[in-house]
Amino acid sequence: MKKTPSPKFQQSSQRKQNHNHQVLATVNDEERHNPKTASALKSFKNAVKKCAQIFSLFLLGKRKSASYVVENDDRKYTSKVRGVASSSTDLSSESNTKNSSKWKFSYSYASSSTASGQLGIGNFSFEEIYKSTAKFSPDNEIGQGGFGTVYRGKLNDGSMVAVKRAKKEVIHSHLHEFKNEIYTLSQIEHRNLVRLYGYLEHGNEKIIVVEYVGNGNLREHLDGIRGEGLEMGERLDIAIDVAHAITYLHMYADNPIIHRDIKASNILVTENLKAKVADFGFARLSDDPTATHISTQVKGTAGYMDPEYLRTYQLTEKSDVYSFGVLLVEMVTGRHPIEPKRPLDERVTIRWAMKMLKQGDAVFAMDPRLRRNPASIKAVKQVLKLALQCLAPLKQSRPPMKNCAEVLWEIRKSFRDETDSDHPSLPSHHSADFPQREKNKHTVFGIEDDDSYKFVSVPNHIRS
Ligand SMILES: Nc1ncnc2c1ncn2[C@@H]1O[C@H](COP(=O)(O)OP(=O)(O)OP(=O)(O)O)[C@@H](O)[C@H]1O
Repeated sequence: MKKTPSPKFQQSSQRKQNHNHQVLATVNDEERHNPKTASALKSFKNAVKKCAQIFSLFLLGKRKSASYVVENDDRKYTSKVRGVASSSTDLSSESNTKNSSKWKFSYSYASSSTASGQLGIGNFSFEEIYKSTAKFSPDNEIGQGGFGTVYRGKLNDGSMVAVKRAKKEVIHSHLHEFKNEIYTLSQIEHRNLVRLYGYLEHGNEKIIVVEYVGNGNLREHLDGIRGEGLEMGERLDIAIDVAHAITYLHMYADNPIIHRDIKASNILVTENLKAKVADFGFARLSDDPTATHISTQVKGTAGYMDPEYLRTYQLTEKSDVYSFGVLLVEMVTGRHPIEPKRPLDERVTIRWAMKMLKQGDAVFAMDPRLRRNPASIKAVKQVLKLALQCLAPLKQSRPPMKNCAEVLWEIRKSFRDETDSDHPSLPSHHSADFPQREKNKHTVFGIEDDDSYKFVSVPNHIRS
């Protein structure tokens, strides 16, 4: 069981009970997907149940007005119970006073009948974070982005976090909304979304603490600088994970969350090659969260941005669908959205790939790292067809994210069926486009020697 950082939080006993149920629900979900961990999870569940019982007894004796303080030092079990489902919150004050370097959110309940109270959803001290990154040591630097530098952090109990340290010039004119938004985002839990643990201010330092995902980002995998090269089946799994995550954001409560910056470097990869979407909602943090669409500033990354949004400055969920279309093309071609060193007609990857698709030459757009076989070639064509719909110039013509996920399920299903019938000896869950992957590692970047894969000849310029 992966360790996660510890919160100190205040909440009613009922809420705590609810969250213990939430823990169990999450565990059940994981258990379904990963039967190997079932017995470990069973013990975990028992431990959580026990904690809930002890906690209730504790509260009976410790009741203090309308809220309770829980100092929970057992970090192992806390990440899933820290969040408090509250659809309407108003962050009314911050506790980051001169004397305190700890972050804490306070809020009052929107439903007036309940006693308003204070709630801290998590608590890291600056000192703890500073120490966890070995004083922001360059050795712990794992990335650079628009917000600042990202560090790997190891907390006292050994659990890992990613620490995003803002550049000095990051100043938020709407600090209150910024914190409100961070609070909302910290409530969101989905297996394919990188969990946001909290936000910390200390002097000029602004720090966001998020779940650590340890196997690099999708772009690094596509570039071959991480892992062993992604198989077709693995790429389809990742595409589905991403589609699930975005669908969840778009359908989240009453207020859809638009990611605004879907791109391969924002898709983090776990050791088991599951995808987790990072930075959701971050791009809108400095905007007015009450607006129905955001029209003040264009945000996003060149090559992924919806042309309609660029024209109208009106952001909707369909802008994410467009970026997802770019990502799909990236995943099957292996190319970056913009490749300045290519011949002119190939520089914008989506334009080139769609031209190939329309000419019936989709196979030429296929990532040369992918092994060619009938199932993988068919899957590439189908993914490009879906991408074509996502990339429709007008947002009305783009499918909703949920439909994209469904289409991808179908593509994966037929890919698996076809590879299983080609290779009946393989287990059904095997992503079998690289059936002899270990044996043939050296051929990953080209066409297989095996005759059955030789029927497609790929021009040299595509393989380079
Ligand atoms: N939670 C995390 N766990 C592990 N690595 C991370 C995590 N978050 C970010 N990284 C790494 O740090 C890199 C930079 O992340 P960051 O989100 O700051 O920038 P970006 O999304 O790549 O770019 P930009 O902010 O300009 O859009 C990522 O590409 C990823 O490799």
